[in-house]
Amino acid sequence: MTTPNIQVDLKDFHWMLEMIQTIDVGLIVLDKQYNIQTWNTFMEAHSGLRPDQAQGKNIFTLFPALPETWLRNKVDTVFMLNNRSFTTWEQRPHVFKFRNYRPITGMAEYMYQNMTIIPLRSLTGDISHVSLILYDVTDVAINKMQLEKANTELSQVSRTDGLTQLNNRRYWEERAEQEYNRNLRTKQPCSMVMFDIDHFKRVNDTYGHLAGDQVIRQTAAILKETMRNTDIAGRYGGEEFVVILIDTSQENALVFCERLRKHIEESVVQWENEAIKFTISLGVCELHEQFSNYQVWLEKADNALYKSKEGGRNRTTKAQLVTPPNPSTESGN
Ligand SMILES: Nc1nc2c(ncn2[C@@H]2O[C@H](COP(=O)(O)OP(=O)(O)OP(=O)(O)O)[C@@H](O)[C@H]2O)c(=O)[nH]1
Repeated sequence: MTTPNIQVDLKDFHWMLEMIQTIDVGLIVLDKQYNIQTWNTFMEAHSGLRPDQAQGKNIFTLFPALPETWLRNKVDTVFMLNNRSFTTWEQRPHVFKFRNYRPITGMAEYMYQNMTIIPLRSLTGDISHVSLILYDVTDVAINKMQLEKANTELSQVSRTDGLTQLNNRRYWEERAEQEYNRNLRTKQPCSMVMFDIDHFKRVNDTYGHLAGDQVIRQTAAILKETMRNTDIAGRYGGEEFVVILIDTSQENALVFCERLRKHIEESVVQWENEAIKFTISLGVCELHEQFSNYQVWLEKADNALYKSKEGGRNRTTKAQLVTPPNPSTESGN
């Protein structure tokens, strides 16, 4: 006959087992040889293996896809230091590659998991087993990843010009400032080109604003084809564009400008039954240490572009670094 106290203890134990079986986390107890001692209902439901099929088996034999070296490292440390260890889905998304069946986060193929490893003390006081507790954090993981994706897309949109998909003016200026600072330090040659579509108002007035938009789009497309991936292009204003040519001297930038100018001159925008031809004017300026900030650099390129407009358009002008002497003061009058 059992005493009332033992009955209470047995009842507690029975309840405990019941709870362990039904709790919505995975519970595994391993011995030092990595043989499974406990395997609860969660593990059964997701692995398809009943406790009698799992108990006594080596976990790595049963689950060859487990990250063995990584898990051994973690578990051995828990045995050695008698300390808990925690791993997150961000370090290792799927310790056990269980399929995800949650309806809301159905887009995840596999269950995302966090895991706690707890040392278990035997009756003699030594650490003879560990418990792995596996949490299904698929909802949290998917929400976080979706938020990160949305933030990335948002920041991409906030940097991009909608019509041309080039950098917008604000973001391009940020990049221009970075390049100014970087190149002053590295002393690598670097050139800025500013260009503008000639008589663009006429395009709008003659063919309409939508045709004008198409001309701007085509200009951006030709620019992207002509420049290198590392160059930094932006739409500076309506029909005005800027490019920073990385590692490029003014002489080489001139070659780039002429190539771009000719490509555009030769191109045609087909709009309804019209073939629209157009040209650009360009100004180019190599970064010089006498420029006190990137705006001065930009201003030099802009002044050169202005000279191209003044000189008859459809041409490239190099920036003047030193202001030429004023002819009226030169003449000696
Ligand atoms: N279609 C279209 N037109 C734009 C856009 N942004 C600015 N514009 C137009 O671009 C024209 C720019 O005209 P201007 O600054 O006079 O220059 P331009 O006619 O190109 O003459 P030059 O630059 O001196 O050769 C204006 O008519 C603006 O309305 C745009 O996004 N789409």
